Amino acid sequence: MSAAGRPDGITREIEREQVQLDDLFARRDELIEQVGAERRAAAEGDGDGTYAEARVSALARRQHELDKADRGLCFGRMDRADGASWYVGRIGLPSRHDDADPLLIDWRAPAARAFYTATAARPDGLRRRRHIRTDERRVIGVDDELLDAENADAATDLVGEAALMEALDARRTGSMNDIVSTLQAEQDDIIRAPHQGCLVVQGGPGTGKTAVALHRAAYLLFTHQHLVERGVLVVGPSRAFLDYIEQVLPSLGETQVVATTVDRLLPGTTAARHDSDAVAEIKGRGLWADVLQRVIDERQPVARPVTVVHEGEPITLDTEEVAEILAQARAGRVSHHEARGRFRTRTLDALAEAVARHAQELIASMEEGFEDILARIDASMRAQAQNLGTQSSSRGVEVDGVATAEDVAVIRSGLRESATVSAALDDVWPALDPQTVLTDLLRDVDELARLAPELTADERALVVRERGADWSTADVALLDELAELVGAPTETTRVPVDGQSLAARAGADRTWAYGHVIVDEAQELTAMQWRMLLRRCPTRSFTVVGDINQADSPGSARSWESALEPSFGTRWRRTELTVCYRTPHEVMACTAGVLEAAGSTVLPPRAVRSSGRPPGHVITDDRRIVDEIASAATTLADRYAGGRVAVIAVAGRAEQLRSHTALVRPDVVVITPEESKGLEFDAVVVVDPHAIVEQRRGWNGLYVALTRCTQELTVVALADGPAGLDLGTPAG
Ligand SMILES: Nc1ncnc2c1ncn2[C@@H]1O[C@H](COP(=O)(O)OP(=O)(O)OP(=O)(O)O)[C@@H](O)[C@H]1O
Repeated sequence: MSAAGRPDGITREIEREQVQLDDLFARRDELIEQVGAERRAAAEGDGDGTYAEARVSALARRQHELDKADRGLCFGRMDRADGASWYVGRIGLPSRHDDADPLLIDWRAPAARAFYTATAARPDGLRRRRHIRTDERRVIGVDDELLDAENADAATDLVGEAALMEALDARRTGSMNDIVSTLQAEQDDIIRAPHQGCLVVQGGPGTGKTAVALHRAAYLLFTHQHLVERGVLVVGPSRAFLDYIEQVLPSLGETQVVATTVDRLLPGTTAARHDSDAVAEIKGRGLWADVLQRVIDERQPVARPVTVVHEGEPITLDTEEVAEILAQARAGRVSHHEARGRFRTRTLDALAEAVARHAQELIASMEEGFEDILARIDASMRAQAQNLGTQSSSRGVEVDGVATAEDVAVIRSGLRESATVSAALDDVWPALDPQTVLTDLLRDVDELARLAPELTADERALVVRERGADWSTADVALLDELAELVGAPTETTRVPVDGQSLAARAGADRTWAYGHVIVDEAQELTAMQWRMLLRRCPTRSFTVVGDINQADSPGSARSWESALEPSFGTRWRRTELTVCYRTPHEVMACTAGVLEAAGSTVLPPRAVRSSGRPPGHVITDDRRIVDEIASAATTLADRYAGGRVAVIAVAGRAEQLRSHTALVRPDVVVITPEESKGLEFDAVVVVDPHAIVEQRRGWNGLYVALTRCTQELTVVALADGPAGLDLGTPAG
């Protein structure tokens, strides 16, 4: 035995791995120096613009990745049947010698795959898998699994069970960690699945959907270089959720990911309120696509004469000419504003030609005997050009009175600059602002009855919105639909700003096309929100993760088929995560009846571990409930010192609890079931389950609340039940 109480064999192995780890860190430090120097040289060099820029940004990415790899640089070793040993880590480190094997294999590389998938029954060319536990630059432990026939019967289907259990039992800090060292085989399969098309990952609570989705983002960016430039969009359910996951991708060295919520996707629009459930449900329906198309169709211009006064002379394009220009402008699939831009261009051409024609008609009159008229025309055309703020061409308008192409161009540019001409064109085809259009549509029931006959009178009355009111989360998807229909109001040229991050560039551009989109808690999205997301990725490369059993938003679907059919038809594939890593078996066991009451159509996940503590159950009365909750939360906070406890209650009760002095402490949070979505805590107190199930999709909400703990659950109720929640005998 060593001084640390370990068998000598283990101590020797730790010492050996320490030597290896020291060398890996030395190599990483060398590479940091080397890449830094290359980056400086590339930035100062005068190479070709685009290539040089791409090289500088690739080097910056590599440098960032190297910098971030200081925690858990190397976490595993694969001893292969052919006698070779390969180390696996969060980044790859090449050997110092050109033709030698890498010193460290990146976890995303194909060669690392066996580390996550090999089992004793199917060893994939491995003899042994070793998990190496480290603290900063120090090796603190090794866990070995022998992958041979002798061990095949005894083995579980878990990969690196000891390291996994240690990770799962660790205290929660309020931030999610990456799980790169203990990924399980079914998770690894999803992470490495092809990126084309839409992949749906259904999984019960705690099966690692969020973790897998984030690791998939890192994997796809590593494997498919073309995604790096366009980036990956990650959409989560709330700001709190984004805060919770914000460390994961940076810890994996990833920068090309934009994480946001669905209501922040439209640049320049902030959702400052939530609609009532009923209103949010109505506004989320797919029928708005037709309604809004109708609204825009109704604002299409009608052919009528266009007259502009030019040097005192009215110049007119008649209805027929305007109709022809309109038809040309609208040809093909173009947005409202793109067609409008074409209309303006062509009308200006036609007006300039009409002015020139008019001049030639004057010449014809001159030839009939009015000698002085030529001079008048010339003077008039010069004055026109000057009045319109343009210079006549160097040749000027010839005294022979025939307008050249150059003269027509000068006149055209004058017309283009003229405010009155612009107003005349606007009159025929005005620019549309999505916010004004939506405000006009939602202003009263009559307007809605005319344009949204799909809604009932009661529904129309509900969605009427006061002019000037804040936009809601549901409104953002309607505004985005309108923004797509009308297009950009003016032609914009995108000027890349040096050094601007992908998030800044993509976040400011509604039409930014991401390389891949990951949607978490996707079961909550409405039909209109799905449409908004599809526009962010024209190639329709999506990873959609969620649990249909946890859906409780207004307008959310009850099956993946109904959620995805309008957007993807049948062009999506589904996979499942079946093991719950978060919630202990004792807690999961009491959710079966809750799922049944929620009308679940999918199997609950299998809990991977047991905490040995059955859920606590307290029945009390209205007078004592707050103190009972405070007492339960305090007990749990003390028991899981260094971790975090959540009290989950419906909104009114949560409000009351937040001011209770015993609950105002940094390791306790009071939240609603909706707010708890996607989050986890060491221990949870679920308050008044009857009140929770009375809410919209309340059984689903209760299921979410019950499955947030990694260690222990206590339920504080006002009565036994509700039937379906099986907690055993209450304590008080
Ligand atoms: N392979 C793994 N190794 C270590 N920890 C894991 C692993 N898989 C999942 N976990 C942990 O399990 C917990 C639950 O994971 P995650 O939040 O991704 O689950 P989820 O399916 O998104 O849950 P929910 O649907 O409830 O939001 C997290 O703490 C995560 O780190």
